Amino acid sequence: MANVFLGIDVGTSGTKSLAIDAKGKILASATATYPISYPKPGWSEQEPEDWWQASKATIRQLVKKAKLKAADVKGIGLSGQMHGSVFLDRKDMVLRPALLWNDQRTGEECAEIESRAGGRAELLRLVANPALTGFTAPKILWLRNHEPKVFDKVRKVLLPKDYVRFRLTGEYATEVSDASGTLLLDVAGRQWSRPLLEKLELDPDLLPTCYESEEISGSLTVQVAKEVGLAPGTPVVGGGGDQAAGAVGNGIVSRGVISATMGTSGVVFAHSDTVETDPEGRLHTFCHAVRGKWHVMGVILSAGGSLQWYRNELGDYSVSRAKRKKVDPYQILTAEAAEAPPGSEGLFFLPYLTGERTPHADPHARGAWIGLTPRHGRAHMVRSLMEGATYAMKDSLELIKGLGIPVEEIRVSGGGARSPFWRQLQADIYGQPVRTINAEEGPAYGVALLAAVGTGHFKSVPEICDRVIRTVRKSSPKKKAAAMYEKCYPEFGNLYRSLKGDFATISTLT
Ligand SMILES: Nc1ncnc2c1ncn2[C@@H]1O[C@H](COP(=O)(O)OP(=O)(O)O)[C@@H](O)[C@H]1O
Ligand SMILES: O=C(CO)[C@@H](O)[C@H](O)COP(=O)(O)O
Repeated sequence: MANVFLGIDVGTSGTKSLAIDAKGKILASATATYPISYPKPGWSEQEPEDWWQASKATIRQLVKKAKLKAADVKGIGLSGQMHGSVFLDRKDMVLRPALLWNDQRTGEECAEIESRAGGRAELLRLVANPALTGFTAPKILWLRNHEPKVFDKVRKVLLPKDYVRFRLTGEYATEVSDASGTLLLDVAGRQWSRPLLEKLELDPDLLPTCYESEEISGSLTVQVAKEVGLAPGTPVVGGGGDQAAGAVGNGIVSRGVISATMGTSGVVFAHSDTVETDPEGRLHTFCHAVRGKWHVMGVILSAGGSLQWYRNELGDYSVSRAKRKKVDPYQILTAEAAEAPPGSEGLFFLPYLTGERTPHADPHARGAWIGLTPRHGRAHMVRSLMEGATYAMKDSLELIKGLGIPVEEIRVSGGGARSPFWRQLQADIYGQPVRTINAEEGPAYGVALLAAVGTGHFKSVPEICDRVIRTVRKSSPKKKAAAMYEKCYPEFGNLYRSLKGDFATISTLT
């Protein structure tokens, strides 16, 4: 009988699931997409039911594509977009659409949390992180402040992947890496922070049981097993928030190996053996999905998302060219970008289309091109946009180095790493070689590996990563381009500082 492990990643644009064998080989993968709604400026919501339907659909597809026998599947791991809030009533019904990680409505609640906690320093001491609009605790307070009748009915608050777990297993459970992003976890102690819950007057029973990422958190119910074609009782391990899970999938499980993921958001992620905090709270300090380990990360809200916006809103010409040539529009866009020189002849782009987390924690920040002249054309605009997104990633890399964490190897992943041009750009801007790895599936792959460990098929997460993950391609900085970027990078930071006040004013004008 074969040993197969499933990984399910409940992402923002869709759910990606895969099946691997005990050697880490991908047997099949499947995706199902769903919409996101923006009911008001700064709001961002999804329907938990969509995640559930997509998860079931992808499991069924895996069973079909890989011709899985129910008994072959030894474990399931769950990953997902972090920080989202699913509010359940006493009958386990979803009370309203979930508020997502990129929702910016909770500015006042962040201030309330800081004040109730006894100040920013005390909050950092309790939960290792400052209050940021995307995190879960401010969302719970927002519901209490703005929709009190709904809040009164809430009996459980679950994160996106943990809602899917609840539907799979009937258990209210989470794990330490995703729980870290709620702002309610004592990150150092790897348990819910009773003192903070008290200060916020939140009932601890609202929260699910918190496991280590590799621990078994429940098993498939008879009814669900029948619906998806798996065996009842199949274990479901804790899994991980998509960043920690993706880090496992990239083999970021020891000090010195860093990942830079250019997806819709951009994330720079470093493993740490101890709890390391940025005194100014610009980096997140969360539990890793590796037992007894932590991580720090910087999150750029619209990294690849900026290029996606360009493609959708300004890229008609390039999209039509792509159609004629029957290629991916991103290939045409990156080829256009390559026609402009490094530094885009003095044109800069600030990629803050949806505000920014690291390093500015500024929900009012906006996107901008600065430095336009008649010399600049389409190529400069798209190149400067990609440069801006990459400078923003470098901000996080510099903060990580500033904590004394060595950056010996950078592994790039996410949609942006599919492009050789963007990989080279990253190497030139970071001033260090970047590498890709053999497994491109990130979070879903990471949690399938966690399932293999949690069900006893491997001793530890580092052991399985060591067995199955290899670096495959390397891009090294080109001297001339890297020198140009070294000159441009400080100006990127100056531009935000000059415009910060104006962004705040602009946000009152819409
Ligand atoms: N071939 C490509 N070349 C350059 N950038 C790409 C390419 N494909 C995708 N991208 C970038 O990656 C982003 C999507 O990243 P991905 O990791 O696939 O999605 P998500 O983060 O939403 O799960 C796109 O918005 C785009 O910026
Ligand atoms: O907020 C964070 C991490 O802190 C984001 O990384 C979300 O978790 C993004 O989800 P996807 O865009 O990868 O679906």
